[in-house]
Amino acid sequence: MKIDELAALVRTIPDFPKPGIQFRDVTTLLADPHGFADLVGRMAQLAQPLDPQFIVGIEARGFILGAALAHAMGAGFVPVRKAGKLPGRTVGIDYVLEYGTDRLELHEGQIPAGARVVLVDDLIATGGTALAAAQLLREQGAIVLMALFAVDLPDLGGMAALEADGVAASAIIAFEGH
Ligand SMILES: O=P(O)(O)OC[C@H]1O[C@H](OP(=O)(O)OP(=O)(O)O)[C@H](O)[C@@H]1O
Ligand SMILES: Nc1ncnc2[nH]cnc12
Repeated sequence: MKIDELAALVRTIPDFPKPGIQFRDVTTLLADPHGFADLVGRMAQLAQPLDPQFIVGIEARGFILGAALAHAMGAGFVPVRKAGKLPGRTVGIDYVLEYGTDRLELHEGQIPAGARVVLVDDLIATGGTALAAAQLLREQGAIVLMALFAVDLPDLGGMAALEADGVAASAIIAFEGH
């Protein structure tokens, strides 16, 4: 599948969740079997040479792609969740959002020191979420080989912020504009 055809499977919903936001909805791509397979195949091509032990997916849509990628590659899958959702003992990190703060958590001990991980989410915008997740993984002693996204919104600078923080970042589809 050509990259333009893949990108066309992502639905854009104006003014969600608030006025002025063009919401890039990957559920339409996931519902297309060829598109889903093509996307995961492209992500696997980028991640496979890095030989990760774990794919770490960020709640919520990062779970879908992260789990599919981990399965395709024969790697383990580990979730990073919003605060209070994981049942076991957790380690976490607070991060700043546009309004207020939020917290991401990981099961304590699930990522051993020295583990080789690829971080996955459906989309990167400002990069705040991915930067926090990468920081949390590094605090556990993990080696964050790459942060990998289905969709990048380059105007919001998230990939550049990750690279500036020393995290290699890649995305399959880019949408200019917000
Ligand atoms: O680069 P950022 O500016 O941090 O934004 C990107 C994050 O926003 C979306 O998640 P959302 O907050 O909508 O949560 P959800 O996946 O649980 O719906 C997306 O799935 C990323 O996780
Ligand atoms: N424009 C957007 N579409 C989908 N998810 C997002 N997360 C942050 N910005 C987003």
